Amino acid sequence: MKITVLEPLGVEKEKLEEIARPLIEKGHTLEIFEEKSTDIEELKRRVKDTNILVIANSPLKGEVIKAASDLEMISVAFTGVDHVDLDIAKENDILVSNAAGYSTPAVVELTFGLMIGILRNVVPLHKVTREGGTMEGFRQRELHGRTLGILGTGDIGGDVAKVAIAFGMKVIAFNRSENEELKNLGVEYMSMEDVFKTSDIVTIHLPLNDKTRGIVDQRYLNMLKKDAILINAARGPIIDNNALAKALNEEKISGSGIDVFDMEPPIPSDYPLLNAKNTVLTPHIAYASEEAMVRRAGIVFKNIEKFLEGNPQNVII
Ligand SMILES: NC(=O)C1=CN([C@@H]2O[C@H](COP(=O)(O)OP(=O)(O)OC[C@H]3O[C@@H](n4cnc5c(N)ncnc54)[C@H](OP(=O)(O)O)[C@@H]3O)[C@@H](O)[C@H]2O)C=CC1
Ligand SMILES: O=C(O)C(=O)CO
Repeated sequence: MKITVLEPLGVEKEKLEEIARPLIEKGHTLEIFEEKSTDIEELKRRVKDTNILVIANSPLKGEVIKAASDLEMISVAFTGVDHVDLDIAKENDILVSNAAGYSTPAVVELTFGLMIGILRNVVPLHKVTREGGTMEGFRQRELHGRTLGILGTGDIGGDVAKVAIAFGMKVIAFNRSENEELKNLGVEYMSMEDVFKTSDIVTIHLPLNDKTRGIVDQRYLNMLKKDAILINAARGPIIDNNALAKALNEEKISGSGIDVFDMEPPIPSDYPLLNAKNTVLTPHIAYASEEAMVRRAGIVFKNIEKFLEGNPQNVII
């Protein structure tokens, strides 16, 4: 089998080859492209004679999938697969897997980093401190005792719940199914409406799909308390970001921490959240710890090994 890594995976080529060694030792060939390309013709050339494709976050269009006439599997080095044309993959009987769980600690930690950044005014106070100022006029609030509302209690949302409990927070959640382990720890499931009405902080950990696109709209934002903050380290299009910017600028809510955007990268200079009040922004870095990059390469090649053994794991379709 020919395995093609279509774009960099955040670990050096030698390290990647070491991780893929069990496959190479079985006689499979590995081609690694170290430069990302967005040129469709170039991508078609790269995938032409491959059997297994490894991609990270670059959109994988149907026409590129169709150009790989011998393709049997796409091993996505990402949790979300909303950038892959799954309909065309399905039509062509191609198995798609993801790297579920590779970045869970990294995303959980940044989620709390964003929360604390806003509650303690870390970003503005950094500037004030350098200019010789004081904390005068900057609020200092704790996580402890606050109610955290989690949308999506899967791998990431579930661990966010556990850390929140350790911080002394009350945790409520909305998810289409209920997790018994979390319930036993004290997490209370309720409707999305009740989560928005009750929470001091809402954090989003849903995947982007047809049901979640735009789900956090003006109606839900209006339900938030004036003192509430909203965190999104899932996917930008889950929120109506124009409505969110308006709510922040009109001080209808008290802050926001955003790692993901409707279009990225780069984020256009007129993007509504770029200059919104009391907002901390990061350029989609939640996943990108050095440790997560190594974990994800391990999962991606393990997925391929399992597929070749006839026992696929982390299957999306
Ligand atoms: N910013 C970043 O760097 C990163 C962002 N992400 C984003 O975070 C998302 C979540 O990741 P992860 O926790 O690992 O994924 P999981 O698949 O483990 O969790 C997703 C959760 O969302 C629930 N869910 C899915 N659709 C709906 C719906 N329509 N209504 C209610 N609940 C729903 C699922 O419920 P059920 O259990 O019933 O299926 C599941 O509990 C990813 O899809 C990705 O987009 C992930 C990694 C890094
Ligand atoms: O793995 C994912 O889905 C991510 O968002 C990483 O950026």
